[in-house]
Amino acid sequence: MIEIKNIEKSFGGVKILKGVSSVFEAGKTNLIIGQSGSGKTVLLKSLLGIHTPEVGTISFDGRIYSDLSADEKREIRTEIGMLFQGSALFDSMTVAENVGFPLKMFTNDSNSKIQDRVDFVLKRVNLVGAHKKLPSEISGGMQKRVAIARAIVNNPKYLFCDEPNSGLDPNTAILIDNLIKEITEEYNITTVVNTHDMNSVMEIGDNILFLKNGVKAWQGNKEEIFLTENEAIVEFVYSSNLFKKVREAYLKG
Ligand SMILES: Nc1ncnc2c1ncn2[C@@H]1O[C@H](COP(=O)(O)OP(=O)(O)OP(=O)(O)O)[C@@H](O)[C@H]1O
Repeated sequence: MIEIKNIEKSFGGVKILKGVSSVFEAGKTNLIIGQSGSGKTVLLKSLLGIHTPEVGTISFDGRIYSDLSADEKREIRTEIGMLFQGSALFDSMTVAENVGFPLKMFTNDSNSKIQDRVDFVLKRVNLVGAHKKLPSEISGGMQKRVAIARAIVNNPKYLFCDEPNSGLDPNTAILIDNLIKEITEEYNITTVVNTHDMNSVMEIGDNILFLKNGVKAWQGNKEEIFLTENEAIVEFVYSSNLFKKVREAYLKG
């Protein structure tokens, strides 16, 4: 579980996050949504330790990040898996080398242990037989699976995903969303997903934090988002025609 309390973050005197508090639970797919510029990426980067909030605390299963020693902070970073926007695979490495990379870099595991773990995670993301391919030889959806395999290869407690569906067709996007949700539940990971995608909201939104101008404007799950009268969320939801129609149909029963 990750708990953020009253997070404030500014750049050049401009406050971007204005006292955001929330809880991201283990085994749940926690989404951060909001319009462009609302502060989603700044919040995700704060969770990753890339930005340091001026005010507020971030606790990883009770461990308040700003109170930890450098070694303890490093320990938390080893417990994080990151799925980058656009997959960010190394072009010159095979699928297996990409997936094994974090273990090679950050552990003393033997080659055969790394190989076993790579086999296991590639099987888990349904990519058996792709080990020797280069990223350029596989589809965008497969690349995303490789990136997911790499993000979970070190058995993370926390998984952060930045726009996991960007550049994918709607069918592939749903498969990737569901894979993230399944893995989150299976391994009891605290997953935080930054997304614009209203399909993701409907598909995997266990817990949705809606940011507006750096403030938490609403929080709830994918059923509650249809029922809420909260003006900010209704306005946001109604900016998507598809979602508007789904919401209206849902409310009519
Ligand atoms: N390093 C930085 N220095 C200065 N301003 C920044 C920095 N990072 C973000 N900002 C500003 O903070 C605001 C929120 O940016 P952020 O990237 O978090 O938005 P977002 O909700 O993720 O948007 P998008 O959906 O377009 O990615 C923007 O006005 C942005 O210009």
